[in-house]
Amino acid sequence: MDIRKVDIAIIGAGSAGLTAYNAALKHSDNLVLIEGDVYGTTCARVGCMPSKLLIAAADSAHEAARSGLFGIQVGNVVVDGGQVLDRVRRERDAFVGAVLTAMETIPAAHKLWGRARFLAPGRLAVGENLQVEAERIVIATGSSPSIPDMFKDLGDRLLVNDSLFELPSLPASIAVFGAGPLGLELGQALSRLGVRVRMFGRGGSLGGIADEEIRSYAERCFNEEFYLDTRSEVTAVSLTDEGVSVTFKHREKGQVTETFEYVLAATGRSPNLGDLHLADNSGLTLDDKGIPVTDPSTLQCGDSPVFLVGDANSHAPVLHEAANEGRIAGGNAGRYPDLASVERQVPFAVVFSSPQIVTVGVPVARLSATERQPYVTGSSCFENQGRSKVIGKNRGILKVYAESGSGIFVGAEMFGPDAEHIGHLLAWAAQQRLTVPAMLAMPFYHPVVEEGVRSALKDLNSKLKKVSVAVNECLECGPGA
Ligand SMILES: Cc1cc2nc3c(=O)[nH]c(=O)nc-3n(C[C@H](O)[C@H](O)[C@H](O)COP(=O)(O)OP(=O)(O)OC[C@H]3O[C@@H](n4cnc5c(N)ncnc54)[C@H](O)[C@@H]3O)c2cc1C
Ligand SMILES: NC(=O)c1ccc[n+]([C@@H]2O[C@H](COP(=O)([O-])OP(=O)(O)OC[C@H]3O[C@@H](n4cnc5c(N)ncnc54)[C@H](O)[C@@H]3O)[C@@H](O)[C@H]2O)c1
Repeated sequence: MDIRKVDIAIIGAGSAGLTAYNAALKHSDNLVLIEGDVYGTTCARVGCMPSKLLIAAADSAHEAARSGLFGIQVGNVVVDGGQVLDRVRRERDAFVGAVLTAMETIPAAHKLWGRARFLAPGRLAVGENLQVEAERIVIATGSSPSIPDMFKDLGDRLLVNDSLFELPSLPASIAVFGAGPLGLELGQALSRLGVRVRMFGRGGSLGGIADEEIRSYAERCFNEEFYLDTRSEVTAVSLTDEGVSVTFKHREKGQVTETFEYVLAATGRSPNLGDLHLADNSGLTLDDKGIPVTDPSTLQCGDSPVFLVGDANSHAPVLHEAANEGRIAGGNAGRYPDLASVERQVPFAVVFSSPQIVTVGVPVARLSATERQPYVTGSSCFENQGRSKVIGKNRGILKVYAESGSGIFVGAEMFGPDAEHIGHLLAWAAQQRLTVPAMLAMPFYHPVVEEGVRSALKDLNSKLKKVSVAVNECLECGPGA
């Protein structure tokens, strides 16, 4: 058994591990980046990028199909499923290729290939023939799909995000389980590409939307395109000669059994910590889910020289947070025991459904009535919003939140047009701790969707000042603002 002694070992060469490596490299040249599978990152290979490529194709089909709204007839829209997936893979491979090229710039001495596990605090096995003794360790092992037991006999009729993009062509039908970001994005895209989709959710949750009014509005909108039940009752799922039969309580028809070519499990992801032998060998304190207790401002696990980042800690399983956490932890692993405590960015998530869903900052709608007292809510609806009507995307609701005394803007939830861009403006304003009057003093061009943000902020401002303003009849603004 070979033994390698290093200052820092980083487990996992995904987005979080790579930024941790770059940050740690500023402090030590005696470090290793350990990867147990293929290089390329989840984001580029099977996550953010291929999913957005599929959505881009779906949006294109949808725009062509709805062009009649503008008096433009394009005839029958034909989707070539093989070509759609070919483009997804081709472009995806280019993104992966860029990561692989970046990997080549990392010296061979810094790269180890093999699955890592703890043998003792500060000691790792990598594969079967190597031990690494590391003064400090960053765990950046990502997450994997959680598959409910009821799908265990479905064989290759069960898809997850990893396998979906490898299909030779689009399926005729698919039952999507889970109405989180993943299920919504992929399910709606498949539906817009002509696949018969039924989506089965659980417990009323939908794309992480906390506000009940926005959630039920969104559920109604999605149901205009495909069957979605966020409180589904599925009683049986079984493999048949034709595919997979699903027995469920249909909202209108009662109990029905339908057959689908595939099932897509979009039922959440679990941290990849199971292989690491944390409970027995790491000496770390674990929470009730087996995840090391971690300080979000330093990413340190307890008072140990171990740091936990990215999807592996479940804190904020999105790309920019994985990269942020890698940076914080890599730097701290480098300067241990002198840790830097970093104020985290404002929470921010986008679901690339259509309309998109955005959540920013304090999840006020998730708070209890008592906890909610210090906050004030303003809202606007996009159905009569000028620019949204012009482009035929006048669906959606925005809610904005502020602290009642200070008037500081603390967050928002939106289901509506251009939400990915509006979400950024709102996230930046929340992180800057701008007050609502300061936000209203910013320029708003006309006619733009952002005028809908101004309407919500005006509503919020009037509630902060406890005066009533007819925000939708604002005569100072342009028509439809
Ligand atoms: C379908 C889908 C769409 C998504 N879309 C978006 C999006 O639009 N926007 C967004 O912000 N986020 C999105 N995400 C989430 C985003 O992809 C993740 O938050 C991010 O990729 C996590 O990065 P990571 O470094 O933590 O994990 P990963 O990139 O998964 O890296 C973990 C690495 O650790 C390795 N590893 C695991 N265990 C071991 C071990 N024992 N030894 C050695 N190596 C090990 C793995 O092989 C892997 O390479 C999406 C996710 C999915 C699944
Ligand atoms: N745009 C984005 O940022 C984006 C897009 C896709 C995925 N992601 C990330 O990928 C990860 C996985 O996404 P996700 O949507 O799978 O996770 P999720 O945990 O957000 O949602 C999973 C949903 O599945 C439901 N569910 C669980 N078991 C079920 C069952 N048996 N039947 C029906 N529903 C069931 C849950 O109640 C939940 O609503 C998340 O961390 C997410 O942040 C992000």
